[in-house]
Amino acid sequence: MVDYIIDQNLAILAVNNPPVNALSHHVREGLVEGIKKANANDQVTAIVIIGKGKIFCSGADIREFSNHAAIKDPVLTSVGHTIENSGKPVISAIHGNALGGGLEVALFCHYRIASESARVGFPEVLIGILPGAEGTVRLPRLSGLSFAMDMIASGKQINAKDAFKHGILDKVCTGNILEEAKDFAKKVIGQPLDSRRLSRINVEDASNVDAVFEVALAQVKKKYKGQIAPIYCLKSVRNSAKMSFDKAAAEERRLITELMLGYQSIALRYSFFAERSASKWRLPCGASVNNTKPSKIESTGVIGAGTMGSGIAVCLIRAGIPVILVEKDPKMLEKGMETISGILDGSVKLKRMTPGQKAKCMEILKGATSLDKLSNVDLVIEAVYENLELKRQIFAQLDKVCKPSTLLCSNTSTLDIDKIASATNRPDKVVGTHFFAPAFIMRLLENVYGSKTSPTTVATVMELGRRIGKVTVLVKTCYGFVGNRTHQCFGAEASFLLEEGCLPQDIDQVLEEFGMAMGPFKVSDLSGIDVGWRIRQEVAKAAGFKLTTETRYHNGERISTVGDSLFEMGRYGIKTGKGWYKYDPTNLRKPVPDSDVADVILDHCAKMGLQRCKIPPQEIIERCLFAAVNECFRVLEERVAEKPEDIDVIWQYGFSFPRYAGGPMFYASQVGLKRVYERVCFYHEKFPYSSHWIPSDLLRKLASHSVEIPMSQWKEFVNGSKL
Ligand SMILES: CC(C)(COP(=O)(O)OP(=O)(O)OC[C@H]1O[C@@H](n2cnc3c(N)ncnc32)[C@H](O)[C@@H]1OP(=O)(O)O)[C@@H](O)C(=O)NCCC(=O)NCCSC(=O)/C=C/CCCCCCCCCCCCC(=O)O
Repeated sequence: MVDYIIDQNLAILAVNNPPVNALSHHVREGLVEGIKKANANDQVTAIVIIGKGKIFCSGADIREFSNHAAIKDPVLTSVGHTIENSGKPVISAIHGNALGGGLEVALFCHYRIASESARVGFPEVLIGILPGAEGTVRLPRLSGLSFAMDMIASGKQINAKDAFKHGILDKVCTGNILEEAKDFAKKVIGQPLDSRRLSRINVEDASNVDAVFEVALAQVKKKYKGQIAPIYCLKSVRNSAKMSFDKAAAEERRLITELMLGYQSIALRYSFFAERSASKWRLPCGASVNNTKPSKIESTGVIGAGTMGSGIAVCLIRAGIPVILVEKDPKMLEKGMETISGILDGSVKLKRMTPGQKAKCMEILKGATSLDKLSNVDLVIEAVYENLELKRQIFAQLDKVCKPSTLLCSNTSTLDIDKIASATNRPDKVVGTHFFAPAFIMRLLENVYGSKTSPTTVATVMELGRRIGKVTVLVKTCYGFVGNRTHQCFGAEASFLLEEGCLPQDIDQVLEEFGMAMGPFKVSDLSGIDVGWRIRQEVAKAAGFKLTTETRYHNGERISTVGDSLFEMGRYGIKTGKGWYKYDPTNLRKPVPDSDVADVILDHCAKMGLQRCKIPPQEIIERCLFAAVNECFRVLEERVAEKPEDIDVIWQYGFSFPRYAGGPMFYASQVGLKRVYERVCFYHEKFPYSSHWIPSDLLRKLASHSVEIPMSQWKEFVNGSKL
């Protein structure tokens, strides 16, 4: 896994562990053997470490961490000591990325050069650990404390130019990296190495360490609320300035070991692989990412220039995909085009895009007021409001207007794709592409296949998701799909808690302390109480009943209408300055609890004859999360989601479930399925009028085992296959 090549007087050690040159056991062995062999060869005067393939090195092999006690020798630090102690200069030649342990390998070398396009970073914090092969002790010796703290605690990658500026690199190369490394090596042969060994030099700004630490700590606590690893990163860098090199390195090892065994790191490592597994889609017919080719998409149409349509158009044009935006009303169309331009202006302001790039995006955006203009596009995304009849009419018309190969996608957030597809003569080319609002910010794309959607159509929208930079998950059609169907149980319990004793701020606070970025009532104020009201009205209309603020049950199902009372008062959320909270017009980002809302809730309870009592935080968490978890198991049981990881990715990217808690399925696995099942049964008995508490059959089966069944095996229990 490390090729050893002699080139004139140089030994080239080329790491060859596709796809990303992770530092697996054989790579570590290969590096040690290579250095020893080169040192034993009198003809060799210098050593170059380089990566084969697209990158230098992605760092330690994360898969090995699940059993860290079994990590075989040589461990990364002893590989590094062999490199640093080499009597012949060792130069790392970086292209692509040098990440985590990969960058640490470079810091053990005496010199570091990199291609102009290379990026370096310590992303360990993103998997809940720290750079534990002396990265926290070595980097500050090159870059200074403040920069090292920021880089390590944020996990951000920097480009070669910045890395050079901060002393991490000795040279940025414009030519072939191997050739440049050979030239560089020849120049440093014979020069003293001690000053190049980072373990022998001091941290320059050590006397300032406490002040730097306090500033960084305050920032980290605010930015990464609830996360342990960023704080440990800072502490470890602080040690580098307060202790001898060896003592700081030993302390670093103690800290990484503690982090690695901790719940947050286990969840974050799970999340890393869950996210990657989501793109590996598979249909029940056997078609999969491995055996199905996507069709080419070179032009698209988006129907509806409202918030969703404009956001979706931004996603497409930003990726260089031409869009025709269709809106019947010319004024609305103009407004939509302005919204899009405004969103891109925001990106320019934030330096995420240059004015030239914005202009290019706008060039490939055209407006139209008739569907006829979509006759020639490869794919259409419909984003009109949530009404089945309207969507069926549009799809029937698109079927007539568009060329036969055009894929017809709906951005519906709840409706059955089969019912939309049956309005066309091409149900195989109809698919759901459910974007989350705001579409140009939220990274999730939930693609939804119907009973007749073809594998090629699925492959095409999965590839489209990748192209526009989304985390894309494939699910089967049903009401609300995976995201909204399971999240609805979470939201319903939050509303019931209002009727039983809580105020919005109590629930938000508990769930935010659990790790959600925002509690459900703050989210509701942001997305609009009127939006939720409209959806509930549509659902009631479709079910054939009239929903009013007096409604408590329908078909034996409990309903909470507190939010509808706020709607009737014109409290739509942030947009009206009042919702579940009130907002000072000069600071719309700060929700303030409102005694008027408390009065509305108390009145509602009095009118309905509901008794209120104090509800402990643990019950708030259980009610909201376990109701959702139970529904998630049903979704798995019905094969709406193919695997638990897909559900967790949807919750992380769609509903800001804390990555360091994994997702509802991972969370349930950590709580223990027996316990989850017991609590679901308990709440089912207590709340017989909420069908989301009827225990899932799959959950029951899995909980009945005397030993916990690992998540990877849950699927085997679907359809009674194991019991
Ligand atoms: C940017 C990437 C590298 C590439 O991105 P992309 O091109 O989009 O490709 P991906 O789809 O992401 O990845 C392709 C496949 O590769 C898999 N992959 C990627 N990186 C790794 C990895 N580091 N390990 C294992 N597998 C990896 C990925 O899953 C894909 O596979 P598949 O298709 O899903 O099958 C991007 O991938 C990326 O960002 N990767 C992560 C980079 C990262 O996080 N690096 C840091 C890793 S942690 C580290 O380096 C730590 C170093 C310190 C080691 C200390 C050891 C501690 C041991 C125990 C502690 C106690 C004892 C101490 C003993 C001692 O002294 O050591």
